[in-house]
Amino acid sequence: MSQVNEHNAPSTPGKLKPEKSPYIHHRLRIHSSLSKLTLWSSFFLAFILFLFILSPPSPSASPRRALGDSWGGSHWEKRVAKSARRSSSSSLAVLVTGASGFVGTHVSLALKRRGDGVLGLDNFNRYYDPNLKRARQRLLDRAGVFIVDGDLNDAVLLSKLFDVVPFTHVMHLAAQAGVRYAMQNPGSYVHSNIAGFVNLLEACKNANPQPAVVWASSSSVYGLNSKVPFSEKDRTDQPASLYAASKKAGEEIAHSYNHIYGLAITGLRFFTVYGPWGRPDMAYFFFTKDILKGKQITIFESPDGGTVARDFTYIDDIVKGCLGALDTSKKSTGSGGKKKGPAQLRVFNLGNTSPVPVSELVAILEKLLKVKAKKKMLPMPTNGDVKFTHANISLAHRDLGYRPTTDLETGLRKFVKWYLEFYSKKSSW
Ligand SMILES: O=C(O)[C@H]1O[C@H](OP(=O)(O)OP(=O)(O)OC[C@H]2O[C@@H](n3ccc(=O)[nH]c3=O)[C@H](O)[C@@H]2O)[C@H](O)[C@@H](O)[C@H]1O
Repeated sequence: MSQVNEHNAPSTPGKLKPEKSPYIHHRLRIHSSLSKLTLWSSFFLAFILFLFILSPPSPSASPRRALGDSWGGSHWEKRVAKSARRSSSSSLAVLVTGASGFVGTHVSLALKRRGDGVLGLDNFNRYYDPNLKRARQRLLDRAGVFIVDGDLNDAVLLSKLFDVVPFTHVMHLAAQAGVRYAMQNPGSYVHSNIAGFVNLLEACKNANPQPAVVWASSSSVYGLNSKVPFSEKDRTDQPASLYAASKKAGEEIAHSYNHIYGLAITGLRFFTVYGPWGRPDMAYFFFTKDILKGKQITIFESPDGGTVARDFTYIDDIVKGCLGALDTSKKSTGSGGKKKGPAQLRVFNLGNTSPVPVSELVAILEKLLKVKAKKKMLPMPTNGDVKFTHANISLAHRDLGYRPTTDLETGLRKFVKWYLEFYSKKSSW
């Protein structure tokens, strides 16, 4: 009986073909399978490439990273370390998340100006014009602040940053902002304001030394609270939007990281911040744009016909509040993920204490722009907006030395001046 070894074993019993060399036969089969595999792989790769080219950009994707931008390497580490280098041992070394954002840019510049080391982190997402973010990045670059292009949810990147720099503080300003947009893209609020925040706090609690954390909460946490002015002691369990709910969740998450790991954390409830280099999704910004274009603007009225008002707060006042919070932060008490004792946990209102009706905001813009607005009054939609905000700032005044000094007209004048320069043809940005 002929012996059947593993090379000439038939795939179907009884169909042995001993006349061909089994070795050659096997090689031919492998060769043909490989050719087929290569052909199908090429088709598959071409198909993926085709889909990639056709797919619309994700609102949260960075345009540069999509082209293969990466971090790491000795040159990159040197840039990171240089940017975060402080001028003296008493200065701070601060990681500013959301550094190419509106508040992030101003806070980074102010810290750098006084000699603190500053490293920025930003994912340059497309929620609003990325060109404005890149222009802010150039401004910071000239001041010696490097912004790492990366996402809060990238745990490996965050851990690397803490390896390269022993940050004393984290100023966490990266967030999915906007009250009304939350109905269009709820997932982005969960991604940035909840998952991203947890990921950042994980990196902070693992760091050795642990930094003190100051982060941006929001006036929107007061939600349907009707007691005015809003005090930190008032209820914040009735958010009117997912944005507000995500910021309130952040405050609770902060509590748990403080409690478990000894992280010193300060939340700042910002009240409708405005000013030069501002956010194009905010009303004062797009009203300016539309008034200049002769386009109609919509002014919301409360459903009962009353005015809708905001405690508009000028960016320079907010920056002073942020620096005050950083400077009065105590050290975190834990290290390497272990709590050693109770740590500081604070929440402050940063507002202007002077609510202004939206119709008055428009009147000031008309005066400054010297253009009459085409106005349409509409009842305020029930998609997250609240009727009124008004901050009680006595706690921030007492503990941070916070005292806002800019009234709406003065602040808007500075904004309009910047806007006209920035968007003029002569602008070098
Ligand atoms: O304090 C905050 O924590 C939040 O402030 C900001 O939210 P808001 O106070 O809602 O600012 P913003 O949209 O500029 O609307 C201003 C006013 O214009 C009214 N408004 C708006 C749009 C419109 O078309 N018409 C109109 O009347 C509107 O009804 C409102 O009365 C930030 O965007 C948010 O990210 C968060 O930081």
